[in-house]
Amino acid sequence: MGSLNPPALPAVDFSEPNLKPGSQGWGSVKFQVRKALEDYGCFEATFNKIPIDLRKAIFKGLEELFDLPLPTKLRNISKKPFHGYVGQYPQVPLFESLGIDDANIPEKIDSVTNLFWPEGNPSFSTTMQSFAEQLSELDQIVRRMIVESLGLDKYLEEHMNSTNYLLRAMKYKGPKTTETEVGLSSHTDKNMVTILYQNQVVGLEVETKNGEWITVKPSEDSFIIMIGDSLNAWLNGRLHSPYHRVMMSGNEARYSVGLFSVPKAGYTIKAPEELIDEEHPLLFKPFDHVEFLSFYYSEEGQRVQSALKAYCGV
Ligand SMILES: O=C(O)CCC(=O)C(=O)O
Ligand SMILES: [Fe+2]
Repeated sequence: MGSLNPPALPAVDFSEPNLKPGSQGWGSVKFQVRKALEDYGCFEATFNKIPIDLRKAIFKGLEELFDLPLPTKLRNISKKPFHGYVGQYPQVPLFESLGIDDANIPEKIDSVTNLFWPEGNPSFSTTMQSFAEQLSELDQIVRRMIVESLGLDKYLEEHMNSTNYLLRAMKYKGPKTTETEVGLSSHTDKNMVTILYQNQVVGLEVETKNGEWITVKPSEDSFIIMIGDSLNAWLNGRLHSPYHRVMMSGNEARYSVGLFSVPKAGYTIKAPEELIDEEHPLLFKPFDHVEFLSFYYSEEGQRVQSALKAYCGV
């Protein structure tokens, strides 16, 4: 028998103006973050720092970006899989995506903008810069709360310095049929933490530990925060990294944009000894994220159920 209420993600409110480490509000939000990430690996964060004008500019920018001719979009090439232009895949024909590496560095956003619009597009560039800046603040708040709540304060600096930011824009065309179609296949993220923001078209689904799919319906003010495999491994499995997918129906396009904190090349992801004991034996051998990604995109990596377990599971 199904439950009466459709399952929903936990919601955590980050809009308190004085949300500072050590304050009472901080302690209570930290507790909710930890609980949500243990149980679901994901939650909806309310964070009212994105003014309406910025919100509108983001979606206008995403439309302009994906409306560019394909050869222009293909100028965005990255050495790392899934960081440049991705699209025109027969398995996921509705999906297209464009990434900007090191999105916390304004010049990087400028240089990718200039690739697409050689005559410049300052409105696009400044919109994406301020969006990345606001969201990287949220990423750092959440990661600090996680580190503190697991008693790993002595690793805080190392952990915060272990990542870069990838900003990635996604478009999913409406399938324009009565059927629901796969926009993006089920997967776990491979990075540390993902923050997603989307227009009003629903489509993201997150799987619970019981195998139920939650349809995510964020408000205009909310972001979806999700744990990736790298953080799951670093924390020796203490937090869950959920499977999720995008399912599309109807005519309207879904636009989303994600800020992904991604381990730097050369940084070894190795669980702190404080998280390993008899009750919690080591789950994953130390690994490098770039090498893990190469495995994930190999034939074997695509075939196995969990690339993380197959790659470095103990
Ligand atoms: O579009 C979305 O909301 C989800 C995208 C996603 O799962 C991903 O890029 O890894
Ligand atoms: Fe994802």
